[in-house]
Amino acid sequence: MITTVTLNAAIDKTYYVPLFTQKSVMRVQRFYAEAGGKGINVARVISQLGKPVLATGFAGGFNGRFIRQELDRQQIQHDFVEVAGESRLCLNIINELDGISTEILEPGPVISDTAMEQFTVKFKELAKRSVVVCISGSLPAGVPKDFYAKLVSLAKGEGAVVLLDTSGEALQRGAEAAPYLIKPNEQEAAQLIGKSVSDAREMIEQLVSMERMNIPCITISLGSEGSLAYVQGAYYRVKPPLIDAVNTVGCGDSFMAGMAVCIAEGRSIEESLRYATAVGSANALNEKAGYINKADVDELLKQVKVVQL
Ligand SMILES: Nc1ncnc2c1ncn2[C@@H]1O[C@H](COP(=O)(O)OP(=O)(O)O)[C@@H](O)[C@H]1O
Ligand SMILES: O=P(O)(O)OC[C@H]1O[C@](O)(COP(=O)(O)O)[C@@H](O)[C@@H]1O
Repeated sequence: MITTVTLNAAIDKTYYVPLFTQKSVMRVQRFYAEAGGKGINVARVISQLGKPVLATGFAGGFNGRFIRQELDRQQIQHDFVEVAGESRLCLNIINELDGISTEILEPGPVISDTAMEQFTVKFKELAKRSVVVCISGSLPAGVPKDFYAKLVSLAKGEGAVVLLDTSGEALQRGAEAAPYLIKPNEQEAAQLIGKSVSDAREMIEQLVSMERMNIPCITISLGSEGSLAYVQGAYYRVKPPLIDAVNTVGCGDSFMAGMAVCIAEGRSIEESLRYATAVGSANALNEKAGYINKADVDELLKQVKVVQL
């Protein structure tokens, strides 16, 4: 089984407006409301790829009920710890004119020590039953910055392969617990090394050589430019197909879903990078965030290029 972790679950709302402008009244043309937050997106995409998955984390209030209901409707197994307060709303406003997206993300509820203890017990149990554990997204208030590091160590102790996709201090501390894979985008990678480097190859080399960074697989995702990966001593450049992107929110989560599936199935690293890239690109073709059509993945797969450097 693959388990995905979303400590800061959300309702991901996508608004399509003709022209996004400040100081004006805008009428929404189309909108979508989905169970979201990074790990939940990962779970949905894994499920759309036809693989078994379970989503866990914290959920609370009316929004938490909506999230659970949506997961039920999409027949995605879930096991969340109920918390006081409201799970957050994440808004993605897409300008129809040029496709530019503006994201407004609520902070989420404050998590109590009791909820964290409850989650830790549940997580250990789920990790024991999982081949891969994928931990994604920001930490809600109240959760200590080293909580992902603790989860990484617990899951590894239970024999699971751990993938971590987060940012800032949560990533820095989590990375020190040596998950199998991290996937920062350029901005997150720059935060991790403490400065921005314009050349992606130089950036990944700096990440690899960082002290206390003992991670077998590091991939820096570069949006429409694909990614640069380091896997156990070798570097790879991955180029996605040229597509007409509609909504790129959730591409990183879709990439993670592809990697999780391939790692769970024991596929080679080149095959995994190719597949994950096709899944990430397939998400960009969809109006909803964290949504793919399997037929798109199969088609795009033929056009992804993976080159060992
Ligand atoms: N416009 C795009 N065209 C094709 N593929 C894309 C596009 N945007 C993202 N992808 C694919 O999805 C992956 C993850 O996207 P990225 O935007 O880098 O991650 P994040 O959402 O975490 O910032 C990329 O490495 C790429 O393979
Ligand atoms: O947990 P975070 O880091 O605050 O991010 C939450 C947001 O990330 C997303 O999952 C999208 O992430 P990606 O575009 O990186 O795949 C949104 O759906 C969600 O609103």
